[in-house]
Amino acid sequence: MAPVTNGTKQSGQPGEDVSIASEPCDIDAVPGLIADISSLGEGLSGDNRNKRLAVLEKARDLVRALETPRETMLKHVGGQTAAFFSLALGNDVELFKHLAANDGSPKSTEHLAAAVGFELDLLRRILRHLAAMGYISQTGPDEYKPTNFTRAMTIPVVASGYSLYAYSLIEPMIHFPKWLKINGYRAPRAIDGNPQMFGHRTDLPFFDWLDAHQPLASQFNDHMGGFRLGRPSWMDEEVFPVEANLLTGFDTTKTITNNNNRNGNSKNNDPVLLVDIGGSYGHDLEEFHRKHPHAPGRLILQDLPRTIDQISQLDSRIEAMPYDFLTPQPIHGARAYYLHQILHDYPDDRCVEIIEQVKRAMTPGYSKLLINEHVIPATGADWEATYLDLYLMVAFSARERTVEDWRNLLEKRCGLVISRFWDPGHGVEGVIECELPV
Ligand SMILES: C[S@@+](CC[C@H](N)C(=O)[O-])C[C@H]1O[C@@H](n2cnc3c(N)ncnc32)[C@H](O)[C@@H]1O
Repeated sequence: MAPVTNGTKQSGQPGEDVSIASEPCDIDAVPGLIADISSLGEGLSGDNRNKRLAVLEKARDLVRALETPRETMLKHVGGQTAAFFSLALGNDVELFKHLAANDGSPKSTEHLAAAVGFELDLLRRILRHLAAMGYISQTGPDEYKPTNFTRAMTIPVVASGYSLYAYSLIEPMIHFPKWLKINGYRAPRAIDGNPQMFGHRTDLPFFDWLDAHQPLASQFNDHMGGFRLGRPSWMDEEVFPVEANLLTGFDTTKTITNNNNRNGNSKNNDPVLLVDIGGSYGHDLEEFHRKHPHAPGRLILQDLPRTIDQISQLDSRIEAMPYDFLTPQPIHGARAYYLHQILHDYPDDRCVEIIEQVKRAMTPGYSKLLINEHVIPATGADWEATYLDLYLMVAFSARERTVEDWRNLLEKRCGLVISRFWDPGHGVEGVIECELPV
């Protein structure tokens, strides 16, 4: 039977009705969504994050309702993947810096091809697709200027995500179906032989593999900076009340035991307010000091020596200390120990080992453990948490956790008391405030 293109029924295989694939997914919802967007968007400004996100969610619903399954499929498998790799490639050769030069004035393809050392035909086809997807603006035949998005691609914390995913995470994800088939379609739970190791044909855990493939390790740290950009952070009043829950009760006379640190304050026993364990380049502590400049006490940044050694600039209030969180915690009796995006990189057994080291350093009734991570709700999970959950599964055999997962790990397995879940919603990481039982 010949396919009918204009009628109610179209055929793929003989006898198969594929008309659903070429009709909008939910045309009846469109007028209501347009009305919602128009009313929600009234008085919208860029700095009202929650309102902007509410409009964006409706706008995404609108696109999904208008698109046909065929269009959605082609966008996923072709349009977005080709754009994603074009953006990663462009970042490799600083294409977006050249495009944004001279205040983003229009540039010819020929000029850009010479600047990045590409064959003209190659770059022409890449730019054409990026323009077709709306990521750069075409100003004439073979002439382009950046959008605000591509201007932002000149900032390492934005651009590095493309290189990181393209060159370190996509390959394990591509081989994940094969891993699952071999392993009986069960989620990975062990670190050894996990999908990342399978995909990269390596025995190295993800962070070691990154380290052996520079600049990917640096790009990872940059991406950590980009991930948090523009989101409320744990020390904002709307997430965790720092004054009431951390500064109040800080004992400015309490001496602590200490080890050497990079700033040379060895044997400094002055009271410590906050220890950021696995704190990367120190962006959380720098933000904390910026937002709470009068907070008393020492701020200590801990990470592996290879990360601490890469820090080129650090606020002088922050003390950098090389430390492996699987070994005894050298700072005892701090007001708070802080773990941001650490536990979600590990299966429960390894998390227990990490937490045990913190527990031994905590003072009962005084020290807090602040875990800054997603708490996935039972319904309405945000895609920023769910995509990460799947990549964590592939890279580390790890996960984003629900309230139940956290209670199981922290209370049942580690014997901590969860004082409170501080959950800002909208897919933003919350704070799980824990103490030792007294
Ligand atoms: C996902 S990043 C999180 C970084 C930072 N807390 C943030 O949220 O931006 C994980 C960090 O843990 C560090 N790390 C990994 N293994 C570690 C270990 N055994 N001891 C200390 N830090 C470690 C990595 O170097 C990296 O900076």
